[in-house]
Amino acid sequence: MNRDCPPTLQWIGETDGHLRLIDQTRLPTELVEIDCHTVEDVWQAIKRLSVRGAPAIGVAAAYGVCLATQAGGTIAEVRKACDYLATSRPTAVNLFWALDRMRSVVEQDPSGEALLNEARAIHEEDAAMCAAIGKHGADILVPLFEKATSESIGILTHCNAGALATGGEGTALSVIFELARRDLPVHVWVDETRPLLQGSRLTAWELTQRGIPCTLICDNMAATVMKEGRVQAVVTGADRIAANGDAANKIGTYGAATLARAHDIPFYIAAPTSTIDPALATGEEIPIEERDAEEVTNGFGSVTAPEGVSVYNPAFDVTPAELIAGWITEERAMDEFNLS
Ligand SMILES: CSC[C@H]1O[C@H](OP(=O)(O)O)[C@H](O)[C@@H]1O
Repeated sequence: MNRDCPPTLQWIGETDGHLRLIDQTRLPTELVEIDCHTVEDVWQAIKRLSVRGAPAIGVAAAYGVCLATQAGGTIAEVRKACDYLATSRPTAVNLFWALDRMRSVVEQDPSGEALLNEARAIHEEDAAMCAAIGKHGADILVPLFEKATSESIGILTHCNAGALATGGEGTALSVIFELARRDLPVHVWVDETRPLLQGSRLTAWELTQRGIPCTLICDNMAATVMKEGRVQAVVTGADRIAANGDAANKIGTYGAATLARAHDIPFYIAAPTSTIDPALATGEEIPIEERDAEEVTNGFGSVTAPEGVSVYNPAFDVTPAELIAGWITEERAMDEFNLS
């Protein structure tokens, strides 16, 4: 984000410190930071999406474990904090990956200092992964600019996979930011991403903060935008990638991938290796979070449906590997998914 924007999340102080994070439910109208002083505060912040995005959820949970060591927390209480934070949201594997790292530290050195060092390492590593993803992703998209027939290359994205979703500058948006740094004429088509509008509220905010050309569209406009030739690639984040490359991401991503295939547009997933879950053979096994009906009927205060209407609100969907042209991680970009 621009210079005067605070980091998505930051630990304030040392072992007696606390977690400070941007409350993403207040964006884009208000930039408000909240302080989490207890494990419960972090759990609530993850649950209500004050902090959200697979990597950011993992980093926040890691710092949340550090809060459990305060006030004389015993090893048992720290283990309990890990188990409790694991119940906040089910789909993003980064949450469980980060908590497993914290659990390993507890068994070796349950001191508050050791846990805070591990949480900080998780945070710093994620920032480095974001930067590497941006470079690998930009590298594979550069040919689009070399053969461009229009003045800019259109890239559609869904939900928010930017700095707000990570401990660094994002995954899908890190690719966009790197293209912009290389002075390549990129234009981003931003799916608003109902029902929680991470695209219109967060992605459009991040892009305009940086002065990157973008156009906000309703999710149901993506087909026409593609048909009109305005999109040359689709890049999204992911919340969990199974061993065969199937990727879970925000609800609507599977639709975007299907539309991309129908218009012969390459669809890419950008995610750190901490989002890969080798224990799951296919995307069929990825747990899909279902959220409250009110997010659909009264999202952000606007009543959008009659009282009592039945609602289905899956927060994620799974894009099968056969629809994915490439997977961009901090290690490399690959057009055939493999775990090695
Ligand atoms: C960089 S991962 C971002 C990923 O997380 C989002 O879900 P949510 O906003 O519910 O946390 C969405 O799936 C993004 O692609």
